Amino acid sequence: MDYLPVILNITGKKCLIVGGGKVAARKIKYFLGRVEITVISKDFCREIKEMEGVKLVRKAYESSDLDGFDIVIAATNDEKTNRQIFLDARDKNVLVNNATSKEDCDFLMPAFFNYKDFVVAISSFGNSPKGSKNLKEKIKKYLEGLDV
Ligand SMILES: C[C@@]1(CC(=O)O)c2cc3[nH]c(cc4nc(cc5[nH]c(cc(n2)[C@H]1CCC(=O)O)[C@@](C)(CC(=O)O)[C@@H]5CCC(=O)O)C(CC(=O)O)=C4CCC(=O)O)c(CCC(=O)O)c3CC(=O)O
Ligand SMILES: NC(=O)C1=CN([C@@H]2O[C@H](COP(=O)(O)OP(=O)(O)OC[C@H]3O[C@@H](n4cnc5c(N)ncnc54)[C@H](O)[C@@H]3O)[C@@H](O)[C@H]2O)C=CC1
Repeated sequence: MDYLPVILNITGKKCLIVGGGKVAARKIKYFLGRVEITVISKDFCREIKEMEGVKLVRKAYESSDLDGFDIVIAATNDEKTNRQIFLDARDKNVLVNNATSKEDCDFLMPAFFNYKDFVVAISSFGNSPKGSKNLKEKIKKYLEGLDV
């Protein structure tokens, strides 16, 4: 894998999330209120059911579900389904992130937070997501302690 850190312009993009559990919920929140979001899943956790402005479609994933989308996040707990979503996305030129395989991603989600007019984003290039989260917390604390 070879990655370059960039900032993605999501304005006007149509975003599909497949999966309805807690990982899907976290990823949905990154897009919420900013772009059009559809979530396809066999079921949805309460947090997702309570979200406003998200279109929920209760079904098992199939390839044609990707038609018309620009970005897809594969966040089911079934690695085979997530792999299929990755392959379909490559086929249809849809940008893809697979939450269960760092190899199957056009882009990775960093651990990030906003600080003043900046965003601070940490990535391990997929090697240690938990490490990214921990480092984010440390940097956040450090910045909170700065008197600027
Ligand atoms: C490649 C990537 C793709 C992507 O998802 O974008 C990916 C992949 C995988 N994550 C896995 C596990 C966990 N991920 C987290 C947490 C986060 N994961 C995030 C990003 C990324 N995760 C991308 C690379 C980021 C980088 O470069 O560092 C964060 C930073 C951002 C976000 O997603 O929100 C978010 C912190 C949010 C915050 O800021 O708080 C936790 C901890 C937790 O949930 O608390 C665990 C449990 C780990 C444990 O317990 O040890 C597994 C194994 C799954 C399995 O075993 O089935 C895979 C699959 C694989 O490694 O191939
Ligand atoms: N990348 C990341 O940040 C992280 C990834 N993970 C991994 O992400 C996966 C998902 O985690 P959770 O949300 O906790 O799982 P979960 O079990 O809570 O939810 C999985 C969801 O996928 C849906 N689903 C399963 N097969 C489907 C199909 N064929 N079509 C449509 N929907 C389908 C289920 O109905 C359910 O809503 C796990 O495999 C976990 O290991 C876990 C932690 C962090």
